[in-house]
Amino acid sequence: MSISIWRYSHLALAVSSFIFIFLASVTGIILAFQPISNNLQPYKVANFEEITLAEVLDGIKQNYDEVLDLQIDANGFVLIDAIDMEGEMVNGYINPSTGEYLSERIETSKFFQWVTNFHRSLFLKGIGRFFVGLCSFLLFLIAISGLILILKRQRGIKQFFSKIVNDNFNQYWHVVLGRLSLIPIIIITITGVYLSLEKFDLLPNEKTKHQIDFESLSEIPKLQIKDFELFKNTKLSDVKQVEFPFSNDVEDYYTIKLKDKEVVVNQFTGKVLSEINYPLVTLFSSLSFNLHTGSGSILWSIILAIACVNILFFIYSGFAMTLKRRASKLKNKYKKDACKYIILVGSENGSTLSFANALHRQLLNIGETSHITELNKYAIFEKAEHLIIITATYGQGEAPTNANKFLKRLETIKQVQPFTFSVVGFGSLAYPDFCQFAFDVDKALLNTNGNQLLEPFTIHDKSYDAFYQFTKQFGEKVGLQISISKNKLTAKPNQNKKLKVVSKTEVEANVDNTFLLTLKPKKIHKFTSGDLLAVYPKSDYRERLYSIGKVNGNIQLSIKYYKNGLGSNYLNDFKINEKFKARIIQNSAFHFPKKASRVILIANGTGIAPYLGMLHQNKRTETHLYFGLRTQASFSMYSNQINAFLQQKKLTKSNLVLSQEAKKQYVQDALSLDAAFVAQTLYNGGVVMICGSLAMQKGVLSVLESICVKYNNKPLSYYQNNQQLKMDCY
Ligand SMILES: Cc1cc2nc3c(=O)[nH]c(=O)nc-3n(C[C@H](O)[C@H](O)[C@H](O)COP(=O)(O)O)c2cc1C
Repeated sequence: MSISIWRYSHLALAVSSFIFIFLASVTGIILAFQPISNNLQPYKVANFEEITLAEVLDGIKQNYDEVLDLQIDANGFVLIDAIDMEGEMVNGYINPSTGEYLSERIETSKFFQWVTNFHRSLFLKGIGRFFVGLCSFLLFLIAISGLILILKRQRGIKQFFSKIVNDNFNQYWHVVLGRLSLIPIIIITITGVYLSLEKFDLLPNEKTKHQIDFESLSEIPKLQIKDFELFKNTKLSDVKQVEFPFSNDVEDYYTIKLKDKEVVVNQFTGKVLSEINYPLVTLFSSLSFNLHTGSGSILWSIILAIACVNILFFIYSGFAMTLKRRASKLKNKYKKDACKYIILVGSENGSTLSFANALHRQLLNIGETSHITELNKYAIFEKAEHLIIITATYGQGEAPTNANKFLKRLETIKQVQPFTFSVVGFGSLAYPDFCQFAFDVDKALLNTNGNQLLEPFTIHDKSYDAFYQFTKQFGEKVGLQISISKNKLTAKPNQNKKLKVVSKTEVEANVDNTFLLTLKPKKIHKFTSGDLLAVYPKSDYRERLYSIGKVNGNIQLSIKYYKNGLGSNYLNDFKINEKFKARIIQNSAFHFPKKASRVILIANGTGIAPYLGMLHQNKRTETHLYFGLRTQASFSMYSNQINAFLQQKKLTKSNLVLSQEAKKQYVQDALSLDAAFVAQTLYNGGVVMICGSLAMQKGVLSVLESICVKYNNKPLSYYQNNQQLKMDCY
């Protein structure tokens, strides 16, 4: 079944029952405190687990004139119903070791009684009980459909508990808490249903009936109670209740209710007269009661209370997510066949949709004809001149649900007139397949009669700034002035890592206006070389990303200074020991390979930053560096670190390639010269990493493509699919 069906089922179940579930959860939280407060009473003795029934009954016999009944509750408190030596009726707690009377029985407070009644039946008697039982069952189904959604999201049971990327508060905590409270919720619901079925007599009801041979009853040999074999061998902790004989008649006996069976014992000889194991229904009933109410266990009561709080959060976050998904509705002024611009959207949770909608509205505002629809509704658009595809990526580089049929439809539906296409990918660098679906869409469109207007444009983490850049580029191509308002599209960044400036080189000291900045995270944060540091120069939506090199636990950045550059000015202005907040973004697609026969690192300019960290961390992998700079003087800032890596054998060979001096080469020229070596590296399972400018990336990729085809008879994409090519270019 597809994810959308499970999601609709999950939602439909939640919508149909949420009021009852809300009420049951609120009352459930309150009721969880009842066993806790009971359990905290001082009526349990220290040796409760060791003391035997024989010792207890002997003590009682000596302290009370007549005993009717003895019960051990879920907290391990011993309750007695007896007449004391002064002839007074007593009904309360005793110390089982001494028989001493401690206190009267705790009566459930009126408040707890009221809440319990409401929780069980909403004060609606039978019908209320029925609804509560039904909702318990619906909550069970919600938990199961939620479990399936998590399994689908995590791609199987093995990754069930693997890390979840936090790119949306409600979604993140809905999944994280869902995983943690799944088992308690399933237990609460199953036991709730069981208890309801029991109340409606829908379970087989087998009464325990002892068969006693009264003819053969005998009063001899008469033994003291403390010498009864069964009583000596039974621990008090295994007993639930003891019913005492009514009279001294041999036909009256002790009935001992243990946890798993009921035993009848001759009051004179201690002989076992009958023994019946409880049916499973009875065992489940008491288990269900204890598990559902938390009776007898403070820990379990707390878990139940937390699970109920989580249910309230699931109701809130589930509806918040649904409302967000529905908020960005697709509204069209013009029919699909009347428009010059067609915006096709792929979005799971609605954020991509709000960006696409903003562009759509802007096109309409400036008097253009624009039609917006889901990628799955791809059709013939008779007057379309420009298709703009704006799509998120899900799963492992896959399509969002409303775009999963697009590639198939594209194969069969041909536009009737020439058109251009521009693809915008929304994604997150925290996933290895960054914006992969957008790339797949672009590739598929290249095989149609459409012309690519712009290269695929990727946007990390819903960046308004990046989207603005796209609309500007697009506007220039089609001759329109597009200006997207940032209202509603911008969320304040979550700048949660405090960093302290440890060292900084001077911009003026470097011929390329580049400086090295070393930052110390305030707390220990998990990050590694290749991850990204997002800084927010104006504390607003504007984000600047820098590749991190991890050196001695610090973050080392290499930054090119631009006179009007927002990010570089912001970072350059910091003084040593100054602190600021920024965000570390995991970029697992660009981590140094854990296992590789050989690694080739290719960089130009500041693209060296992550490699300085990777080489620092490198233990024994054979690594070759191709580093492109303008002049020998540009290298002075890095020479100490690189020479040290060579000496420590962390770097096998360094190829410095200068574009303005000596042979005037670019890195791709050096790679062409070492073509056989590069081909052999890929052939043997080695990894090639590229970091730096997009122009350099383009040149390098084209050289690598020819090398792979010429030497290895394989396209570069083969190695890319094999995770042997890692790139982080800007
Ligand atoms: C379960 C899940 C899987 C994701 N997988 C990827 C992925 O493989 N590649 C990627 O670039 N982004 C991935 N993302 C990030 C989303 O594409 C990104 O958050 C996007 O902005 C969501 O857009 P939407 O709100 O329109 O659905 C994933 C997000 C989630 C929640």
